[in-house]
Amino acid sequence: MDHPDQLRWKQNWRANRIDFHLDHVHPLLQRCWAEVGVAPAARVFVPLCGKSLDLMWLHGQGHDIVGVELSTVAVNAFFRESRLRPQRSAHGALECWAQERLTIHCGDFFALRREDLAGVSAVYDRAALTALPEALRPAYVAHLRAILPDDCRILLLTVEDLDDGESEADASGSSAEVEGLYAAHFRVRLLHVEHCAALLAGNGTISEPRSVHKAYLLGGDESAPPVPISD
Ligand SMILES: C[S@@+](CC[C@H](N)C(=O)[O-])C[C@H]1O[C@@H](n2cnc3c(N)ncnc32)[C@H](O)[C@@H]1O
Repeated sequence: MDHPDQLRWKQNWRANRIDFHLDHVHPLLQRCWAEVGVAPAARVFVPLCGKSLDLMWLHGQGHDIVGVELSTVAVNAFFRESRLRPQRSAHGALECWAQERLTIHCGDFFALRREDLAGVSAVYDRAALTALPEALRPAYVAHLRAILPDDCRILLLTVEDLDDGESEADASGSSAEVEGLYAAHFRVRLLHVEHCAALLAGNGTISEPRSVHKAYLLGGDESAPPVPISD
């Protein structure tokens, strides 16, 4: 039986309540992807992918894409709007929709297995971790670690709200939540901080004025030089 949170996501898709969806590629993906440092032909996993245009952008960089998304409405819309005609097949507890180098497993992220992500070198997470209730996030990170190949890197984009009385400068470091969730499994490096409220303007999706956009690189080469932080 579906978790109440999963039912809510499915209902949101059916009712087209998808304010998180952007009608453009995420600017921090375009800005930071090169710093992840994976080969153009690398396989990239996009958890909780919705019908994000970021999938096609990554595909256009030459990557082989594998996503997972709970809602059939979202997966169907992604392929239809991308003018692709995927093959559908049963895949354990999931349904696999695939065309050439693009595969989306339709179903619950927690049903994905390690063999489904064989060959993946990088993960792109925008609003996946944060889409889950706080209580489920440690389980999300533990499952991600369990199913990813060992040397995988993650580009994690977050939007972090400023607390009352907290200045933008105070919120310029790595968040305690990100450190707490990932540091036991991955090296955590903050790549970029953006204090621009209008970063995601477009299609009605505008970030809160009292929030900060951050890009983290998780995992990767210990000896790599630190990347300068800028706004
Ligand atoms: C905030 S949206 C982000 C979508 C996409 N990453 C983007 O940037 O547009 C979160 C997505 O996760 C999906 N989702 C929620 N729980 C899930 C789960 N347990 N397994 C797979 N997908 C899930 C929802 O249906 C929704 O499309």
